[in-house]
Amino acid sequence: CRFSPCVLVISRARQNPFHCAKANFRTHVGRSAGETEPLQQFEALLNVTHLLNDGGKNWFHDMDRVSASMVLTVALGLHCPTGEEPDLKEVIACIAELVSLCTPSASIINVLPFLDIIPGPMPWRKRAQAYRKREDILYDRLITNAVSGKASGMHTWASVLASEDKPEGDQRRLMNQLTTGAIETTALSLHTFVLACILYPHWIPRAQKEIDAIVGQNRLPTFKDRPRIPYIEAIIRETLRWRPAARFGVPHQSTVDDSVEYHGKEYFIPQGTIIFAVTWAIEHEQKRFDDHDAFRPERFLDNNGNLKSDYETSVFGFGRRACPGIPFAERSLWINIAMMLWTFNIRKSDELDPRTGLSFKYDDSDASFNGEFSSAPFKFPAVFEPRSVQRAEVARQEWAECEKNLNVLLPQPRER
Ligand code: HEM
Repeated sequence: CRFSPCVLVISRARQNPFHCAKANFRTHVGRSAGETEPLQQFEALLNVTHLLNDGGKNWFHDMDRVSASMVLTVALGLHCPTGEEPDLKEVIACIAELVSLCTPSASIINVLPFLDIIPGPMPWRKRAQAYRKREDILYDRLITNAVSGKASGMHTWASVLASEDKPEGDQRRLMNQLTTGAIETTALSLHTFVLACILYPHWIPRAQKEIDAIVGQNRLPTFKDRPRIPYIEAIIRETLRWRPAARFGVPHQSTVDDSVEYHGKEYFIPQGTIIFAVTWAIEHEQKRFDDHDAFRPERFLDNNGNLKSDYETSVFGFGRRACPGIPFAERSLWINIAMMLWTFNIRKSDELDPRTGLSFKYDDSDASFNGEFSSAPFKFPAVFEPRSVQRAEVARQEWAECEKNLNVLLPQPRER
């Protein structure tokens, strides 16, 4: 993306300079996803502790923190225990600017990309260039810290890529694209999950019963429980389907002339066509999803409570550009959802809406989601009430134990 987000779309069809580095990253994330489980578990437990400490008053921020810290720790050795860390704030600010830049209505250039032939300091060009500069400065510093061990001395994705003898620019852009793609999508999926708990609570008792049957009351869920609780997989699928993170999908461009057949008619797609596979339409097709607008995890389970195997999701994109972070993303959602449902009853808050002075009105219509590019619920209040005093105590004790071993998970910065 040299000048505007739309150029990003067009340049994708050309020889992709990052393709090689990305292919390696895909292999690496796929192979090493299991290795990140202890860190993801640790972050999810810290999230539960934060929620216990204030009953969920800052829950929206807590989901942002846990999503960002999981990714930044594994990618760059940057653990963010409070969510107030200056580097984290800059990462989040850059993501917000990128999302805003990519929004179709952000600039005329996003709708009429050919206008980019106009030379000179056009407003869209200046904004995109300023964004690129800010981002490069940030990621240069974070990657240098990760590779030199000035951040946590753990084995990070950044250090793996740096050892692969790829041009530095590729590595920097890849880490940047990766963290940007990972943080926003994970956080908004957790926000969406909480909205579903509040608006469609009928499935929660069954989910909690299935978790309790495997986990019991004396410990929190761990990844070892994952194969035995298919209901949580169904919740993840439904969260991503119900309100997909990228509701229009991410545009692709055809590299050759092609034709497709649809409903008995043949359609010609010339080379260079920008194609949106609209995730929302695919995941809300009435023929496939009965009562498609309701949140019903059980739609993904068969009569024996096992996960159906005939579902192909579109929420992570398609083809060779499909999301390479699926194994990591699913683990992040799994452990956070499992731990929250084990510990809390999540319910509506009686807080007044500061905009109206009336009780907060919960809503899952388009008006409650922001963004045309990503689809994130606007902030709303929620109460996280421990299911019992004993469960709260178990969570606190587990965190106290976990904190003692912090140095194993996050080794101190190496001496230089
Ligand atoms: C719920 C979580 C996530 C969702 C819904 C999601 C969704 C997507 C989608 C729709 C795309 C575009 C695919 C396409 O162009 O067809 C994408 C791309 C990408 N995602 Fe994810 N993602 C998630 C989490 C992650 C995580 C955790 C990582 C990294 C660990 C990640 C890294 C990336 C990268 C690097 C790309 C660009 C791939 C390319 O252009 O070749 N994502 N993701």
